[in-house]
Amino acid sequence: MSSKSMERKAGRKQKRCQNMITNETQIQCNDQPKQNLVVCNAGLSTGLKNDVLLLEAMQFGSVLQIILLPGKSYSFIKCKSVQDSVSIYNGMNAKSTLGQNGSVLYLLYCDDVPENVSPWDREHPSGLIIIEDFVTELEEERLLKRANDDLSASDAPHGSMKHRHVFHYGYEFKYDINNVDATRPLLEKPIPDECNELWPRLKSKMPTLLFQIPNQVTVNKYEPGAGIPPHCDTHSAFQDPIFSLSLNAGIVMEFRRLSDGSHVSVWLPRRSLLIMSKESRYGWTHGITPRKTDIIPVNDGLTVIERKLRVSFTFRSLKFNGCCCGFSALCDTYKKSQRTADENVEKLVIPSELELRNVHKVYDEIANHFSETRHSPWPKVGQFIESFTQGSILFDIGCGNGKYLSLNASTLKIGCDRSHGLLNVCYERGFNIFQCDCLYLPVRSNCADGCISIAVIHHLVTKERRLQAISEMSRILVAGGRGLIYVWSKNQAKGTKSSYLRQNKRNNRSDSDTSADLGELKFFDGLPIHTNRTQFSHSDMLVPWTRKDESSENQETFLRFYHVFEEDELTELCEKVSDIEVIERYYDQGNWCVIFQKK
Ligand SMILES: O=C(O)CCC(=O)C(=O)O
Ligand SMILES: [Fe+2]
Repeated sequence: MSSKSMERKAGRKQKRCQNMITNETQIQCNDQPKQNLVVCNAGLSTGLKNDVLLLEAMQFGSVLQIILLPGKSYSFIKCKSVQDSVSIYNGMNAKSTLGQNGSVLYLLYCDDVPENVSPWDREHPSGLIIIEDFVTELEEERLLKRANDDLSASDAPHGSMKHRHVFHYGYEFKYDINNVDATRPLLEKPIPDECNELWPRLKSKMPTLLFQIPNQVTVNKYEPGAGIPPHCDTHSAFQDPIFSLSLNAGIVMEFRRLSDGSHVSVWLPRRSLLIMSKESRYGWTHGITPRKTDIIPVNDGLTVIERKLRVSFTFRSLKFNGCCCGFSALCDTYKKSQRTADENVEKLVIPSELELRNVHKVYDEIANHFSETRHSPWPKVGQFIESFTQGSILFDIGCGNGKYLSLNASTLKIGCDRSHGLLNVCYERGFNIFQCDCLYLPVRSNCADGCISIAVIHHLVTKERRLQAISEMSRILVAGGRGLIYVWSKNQAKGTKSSYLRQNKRNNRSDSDTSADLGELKFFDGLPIHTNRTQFSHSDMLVPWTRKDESSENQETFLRFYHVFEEDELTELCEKVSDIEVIERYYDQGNWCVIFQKK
């Protein structure tokens, strides 16, 4: 090919690349000098490395940042000035041979560089902590020797997967059932003494972290190219937190949250300790993608590194009484409790999903605003709480912002709720609280003198689930113990109009529930949307909650699921629970209420 036709061919290629860059990044590039440069034919997908491009460009001018985008065959150079950019252009365009298989690079000028959209820039999952240089090189060497000796001495009793070898101390983790057999400790394979010094060290580095000294260790040895599929360590098997020590090499770990598809890449440096606590332990999966290289962040950009053999020590403590984390999407205990509740239920929607979306998520979102509108205890609920004698143990199941937890100071009151947001409000007020679902109370049977469930079970989607919530209240009560339940009544106009209806003043815009104007019924996912401050037209409805931003005109509407009760419905439900007896029933301000006693 003549040099002229080669030039023409290169020109066509450049043009195609220029169009692709503009299409994909909305960044205009051409040959008019500007502060930044785009390299048309070399990027992460062609194997270009951040540091290699940086070193080359720095020979000609000052560079602020190299931007390599995952999966792209082009890259950007952010220069210090137009002058730098011009001299880099002149030094590299059609000269530098960093292209694929040594081909020359083509550069263009551009105004902007892309926002770094890589998963590196995203916030780490909440509760995830990395302590760098957690062990010394000497300790690393001793741990590696110990792991190697034990791995090679074992005739792979714990199996080894493709390019990943595992060994367990303390208890065997069984991959077929994703659990440990807590009745069979590995007496002949105790936790290595080399690990003893880690825990006092962790305590002194992180005095506020709550943890138990691990009694189970899994050693994973990854050949370069090996990975571990995304998973969440079985909730009911292990406590929070879980630790992982990276030895011999660092690795990129991928964290994913199913609920919203979030994905975050986290670099675990060699000799660092990863702590997965709280949400990062329960609400995210973690995994290592099988591949031979990792893209990692350096100097505000990305680069590619070769993977090396990595050995990790994962430390965990066994858990015995099920899990009550509140992160239902990945929680085996929660799923088991749902299965029991739903066994015979025919349903159009998965109830737990509907509750997750239209109850739990909404309360988490509106927690602070909701709490501001819930100050004064209802007098009759107050009377019930005050009726207990000194030293009684009372549970408020679905305690919300805790407005009943400050009554009757002579009793012990414990609140629980599903909503993190509302529990935070309680926590700030100094109440005794824990997180759980009312379908599965992590509380011993026969231990409470009283319990209340105020405006809670009308958020459960099926009759069976409402029944199970009442059964759980009954289960934790001592014989003779009393329970009080409030649920919204379908009929809001019984006797005097409830305050809910009375608040229907069209001009009363300060109240958050007064959002919808009267109009024809709308539906969302097949469920009718209620018009606030009017009578309920259906038993199962979505009730809007409107949050108006004080500082702006923005208003956001959230839909909460409600099953509103007919007159005798709550009593009949309670009568299905064999060991309780309804001792009082009444209507109070738009609610049906029942007091029952355990036989
Ligand atoms: O290699 C690691 O750091 C993680 C291992 C892991 O997640 C596990 O064994 O459950
Ligand atoms: Fe894991």
